Amino acid sequence: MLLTLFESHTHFFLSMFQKMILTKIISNTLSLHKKQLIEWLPAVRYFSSPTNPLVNVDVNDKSGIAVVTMNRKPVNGLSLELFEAMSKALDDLENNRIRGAILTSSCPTVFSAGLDLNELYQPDKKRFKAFWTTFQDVWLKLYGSSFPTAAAINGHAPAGGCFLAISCEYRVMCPDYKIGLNETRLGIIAPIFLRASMRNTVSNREAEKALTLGTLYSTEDALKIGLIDEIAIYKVKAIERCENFLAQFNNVSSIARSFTKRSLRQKDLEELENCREEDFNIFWSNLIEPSVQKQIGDYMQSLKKK
Ligand SMILES: CCCCCCCC/C=C\C/C=C/C(=O)SCCNC(=O)CCNC(=O)[C@H](O)C(C)(C)COP(=O)(O)OP(=O)(O)OC[C@H]1O[C@@H](n2cnc3c(N)ncnc32)[C@H](O)[C@@H]1OP(=O)(O)O
Repeated sequence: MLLTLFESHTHFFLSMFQKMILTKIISNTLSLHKKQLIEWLPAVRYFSSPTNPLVNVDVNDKSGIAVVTMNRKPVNGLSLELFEAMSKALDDLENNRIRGAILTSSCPTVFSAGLDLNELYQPDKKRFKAFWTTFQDVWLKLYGSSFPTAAAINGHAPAGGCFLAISCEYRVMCPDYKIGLNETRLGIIAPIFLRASMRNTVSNREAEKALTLGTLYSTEDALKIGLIDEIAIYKVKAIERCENFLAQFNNVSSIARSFTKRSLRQKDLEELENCREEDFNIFWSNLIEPSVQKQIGDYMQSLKKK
């Protein structure tokens, strides 16, 4: 904008050549200052987020790394309210230029049980629209974040739980749990943004197998196919390993890192950004099919009986 203003005001007084030289000088100065400013900002803008009971954000003043803890007992079912809290937390982290974020859970044996089935069963269209739109927002913000992200998976992570983990850049999981995208086993089709995250994590062939079979992997098998990066015995250790991963970026220009990440993920992000309404319509029309509703209802009953 400054450059446009400068150009319009000097139009009558300067020759084309003079204008080109001055424009170049201002542009170089601005971009240099912007770079220096952005490189310096992380040291001064860490914050203490007002605590939301569903998502706790704890920023370490020294490292600038935020631990984001989902806290919706008993299993971190992803409801509209939990997505709203996550979306807000991600905005706060983005605006305050933290150094990195680690996603984890306060539930002792569950990272997240995925979408709250109560949101999918006998849904009200208005609420489901808000739910789905916020789900999309969370993915766009997490997958496209300018800061590096890691997941400390301290429990089971089926379906939407796995989706949150694979939207991060690094995953450390505790032993003896299950992780995977089991949507097809529930008769539901994984949305495009979930497929994108999976393809970005494991090979195309593994993604196809995992998604079509709806496999839930043990921690050890997840490591073998690259769905997770490391195993850590306890949650505290998992967080520590995530911190080590994020600390590696201390020696990398934050601008170069975030632009590179963004450019690698841009196509996936645009794919959803360009068809958000269509994505909702497809899911809504499938969701209200009586056969799909029956399947979801039966599945909820089977979980309760257990
Ligand atoms: C073509 C149609 C398109 C329709 C649109 C669909 C959208 C698809 C797009 C997105 C992808 C994401 C989809 C999903 O995430 S669907 C959710 C899938 N989740 C699961 O399959 C996991 C189900 N849960 C479990 O397997 C287990 O609960 C566990 C392994 C996570 C934990 O086991 P455990 O510790 O033994 O706990 P319990 O099983 O006893 O559960 C405690 C309590 O919580 C309830 N519960 C569990 N999971 C959910 C859930 N996802 N939503 C709501 N409630 C859940 C469970 O019923 C128990 O309740 P209680 O008996 O009343 O205490």
